[in-house]
Amino acid sequence: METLLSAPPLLDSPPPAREASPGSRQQRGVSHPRVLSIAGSDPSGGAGIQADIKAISAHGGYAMAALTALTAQNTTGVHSVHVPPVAFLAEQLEAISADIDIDAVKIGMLGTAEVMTVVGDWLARTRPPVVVLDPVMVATSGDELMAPAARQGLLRLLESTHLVTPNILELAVLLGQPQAKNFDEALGQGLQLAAAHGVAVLVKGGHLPGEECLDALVQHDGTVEVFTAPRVDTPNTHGTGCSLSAAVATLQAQKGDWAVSVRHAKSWLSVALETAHELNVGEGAGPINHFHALWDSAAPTLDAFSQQLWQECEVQREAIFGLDFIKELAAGTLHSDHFAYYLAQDALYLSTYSRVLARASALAPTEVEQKFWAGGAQNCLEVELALHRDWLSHYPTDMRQGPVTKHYVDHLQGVAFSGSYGEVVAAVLPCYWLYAEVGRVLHQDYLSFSGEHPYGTWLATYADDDFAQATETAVAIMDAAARRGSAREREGMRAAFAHSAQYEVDFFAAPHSFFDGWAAKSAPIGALGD
Ligand SMILES: Nc1ncnc2c1ncn2[C@@H]1O[C@H](COP(=O)(O)OP(=O)(O)O)[C@@H](O)[C@H]1O
Ligand SMILES: Cc1ncc(COP(=O)(O)O)c(N)n1
Repeated sequence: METLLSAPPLLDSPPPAREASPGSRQQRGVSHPRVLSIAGSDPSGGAGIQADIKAISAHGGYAMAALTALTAQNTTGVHSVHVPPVAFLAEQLEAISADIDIDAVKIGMLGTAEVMTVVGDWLARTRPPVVVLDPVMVATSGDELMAPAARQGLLRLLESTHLVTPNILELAVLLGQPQAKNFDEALGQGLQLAAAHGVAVLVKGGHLPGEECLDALVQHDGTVEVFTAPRVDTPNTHGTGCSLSAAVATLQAQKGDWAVSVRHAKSWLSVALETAHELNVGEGAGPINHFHALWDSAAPTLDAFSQQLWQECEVQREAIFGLDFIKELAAGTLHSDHFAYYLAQDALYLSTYSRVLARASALAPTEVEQKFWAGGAQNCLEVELALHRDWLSHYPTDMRQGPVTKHYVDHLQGVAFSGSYGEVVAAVLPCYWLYAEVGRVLHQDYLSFSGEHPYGTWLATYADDDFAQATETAVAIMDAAARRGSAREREGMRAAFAHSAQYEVDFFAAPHSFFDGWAAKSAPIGALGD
């Protein structure tokens, strides 16, 4: 009999990564995907198919469930497990796929090798466009939910899986290695598993100690994306793994991007953990609050607030790309005086912007966010300003503060002085977000530019991955602040964001306005005023 930790054979050469079948719904994206959970039942409702159905529904999916096993369990432990005849599972699966187009499958507790064979055969025949496998082995309570001998069956199932979501114990068992002692070791194991089986791996670090709960999405080609969330101080973690994987499967069918799906699911899970105590279920590890967004209908869900603000600043985004400054910068025809003016104003702006980021750091509710903003403030001074000064040494120019710069920094400082944390975050965000968008587009244009470009080295640094990542974090922080805040605070955030977005347009327009003569025009400062 195999023990849990004996070594599985690694494949000699990695199989090709699995792709969704052509023209599949995964590629098109469906708003209400039909998601099938193949898992065990938890009658206390926190884990297994019950958790999956809630997680799928909470994300707008149509949930279906085929039962592999029935457990008698509650929040304190698993009392017994009953596995119905596998022929009956095969019938359930057949009944569903004969009638219904399945957009995604989430697989949870399978229990025995026979169950795995039935599921593997069915997957090989039906080839659903999204398959997420949560390799359930042990419940939160410590009770075993998989026969040790079934591990080989699990490895074979990886052949039909797009994403596998092991916790650190499950990852070690799948590889036949000792359990990782820290996140770096777990990441190394995730890379091995992904490469050996040509599958994407979501390494979950929830069981490792630390203030942060780290997860990493590891692709079979070695690409890694790390996701982090503050550890919620709660005993109510029953069903976190089930719920996360079911949410990711649903989101993947909607969005067609694993990293986006994991980010959304993790952010949803954090609030479900934070509000789990409101449910008051059981004496042990209670369930998470799957429907927190539905039940608190006044609060925006996930990224709804940032998406709304992004749409609301469409006029400003279009205006930026229509400006002579941006068009000429992209084409390489921008006059060096205009470029120098922009650099000088940006340098002046950044030194105040850094102070406002430091204010966000001072107001931040968690150490992680405090560090994030402090890092941004430092980066502004050390990296960005140094870069500007270096460029400015080649383009001497007037270093006096221009009118747009003055209005923009006055606005930021006003919010920093009297605004809430959410308002300060919303005020500083357009500088990240619109700059990242401009950078992305200009960098793309630059890559297709043939010949010598006078601003080539500047544009080459424009689309910086770290900056794009920081922008995503800043957006997520704003969404979290919006969810926590009152409707009144969200109005303040919306106004702060809108003013800054308009000043971004004016800022890019300022060099031409300056050289064309301010006096000849009506003052081109923010249409919204400040
Ligand atoms: N206390 C917590 N606070 C925030 N996130 C958590 C907490 N515990 C677990 N998570 C997250 O829940 C998910 C499940 O992780 P984990 O507990 O490692 O797996 P499993 O539930 O399968 O044992 C991961 O995204 C992990 O980061
Ligand atoms: C039927 C069933 N499936 C899975 C789990 C694991 O869930 P968790 O590890 O999150 O408690 C469980 N306890 N019961």
